[in-house]
Amino acid sequence: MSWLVKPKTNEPAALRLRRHLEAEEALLAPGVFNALVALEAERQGFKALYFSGGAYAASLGLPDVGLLTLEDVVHGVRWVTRAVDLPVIVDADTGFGGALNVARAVRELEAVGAAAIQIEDQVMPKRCGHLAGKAVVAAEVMAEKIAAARRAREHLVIVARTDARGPEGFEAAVARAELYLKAGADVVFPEALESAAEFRAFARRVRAPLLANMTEFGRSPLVPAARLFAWGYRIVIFPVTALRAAMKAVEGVLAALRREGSAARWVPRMQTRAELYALLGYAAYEALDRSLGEASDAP
Ligand SMILES: C[C@](O)(C(=O)O)[C@H](CC(=O)O)C(=O)O
Ligand SMILES: [Mg+2]
Repeated sequence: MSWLVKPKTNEPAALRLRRHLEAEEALLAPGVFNALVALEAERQGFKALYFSGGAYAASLGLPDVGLLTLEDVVHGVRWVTRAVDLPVIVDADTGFGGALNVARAVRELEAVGAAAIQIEDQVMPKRCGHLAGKAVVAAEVMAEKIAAARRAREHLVIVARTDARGPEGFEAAVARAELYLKAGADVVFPEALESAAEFRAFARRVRAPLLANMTEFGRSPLVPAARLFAWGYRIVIFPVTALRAAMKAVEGVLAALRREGSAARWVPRMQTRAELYALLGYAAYEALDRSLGEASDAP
């Protein structure tokens, strides 16, 4: 059911996410990059979403190297938060500049209904956390950004991501996590840990709500979410999973179309018209239009 035809939940999304975290619920958050994917995730029963910077940039034809502006992200997030009532964790890369830019990002994202902002401690130009050649800013610089986010937010959950594991090692990532928690982070995201043992050790050392990133083709092994939850992680994201699967399907169908001049063979693998309309809540829009017409016909 979609945004024009249903009442929105009044409770801020950040408070709903906080409730899940306080109840120590296990949140499996698929990455979304547009409202349609978010609608499907909602239909499948997920309780939270991750607005992936990497997937969103890719959907706009860009690599994940910090080219998106705050306005770009706000625009994409607004479509998602209109479409679904689920709490959305928003990837804000390095926060679009310094501490003041982070403060502005917090205000803008909270205004469009985001539940959480994720900021990371890389230097610009940032890159995907699973690539070589990353560098991190001084821990104090990141702590200042977190403090700025904390002051600017009303309810928004602050997720501090550290990319230090690659460039500085596991111990540095733990130390940064502690500093970021002191600066006011609500959740810590240790990026690109390199083994299941490291995920487990990190959760033993850092006693705070933690987020694990199960992105495919990266440096981290794909540990089943149930194990991560058992070790103490509260949120497990699958940031680019839907995009990767969708693009492989697009590649296949367009290759077949080019080759065969027909997509008929692919029809059984397509979302049907009825399925798409059901996801969009098409019937509810028609009913709304009809009832508006009837109201204006009344004498
Ligand atoms: C989580 C992430 O920041 C994202 O933008 O989705 C990426 C995911 C990826 O590139 O696989 C990251 O891990 O840096
Ligand atoms: Mg990202």
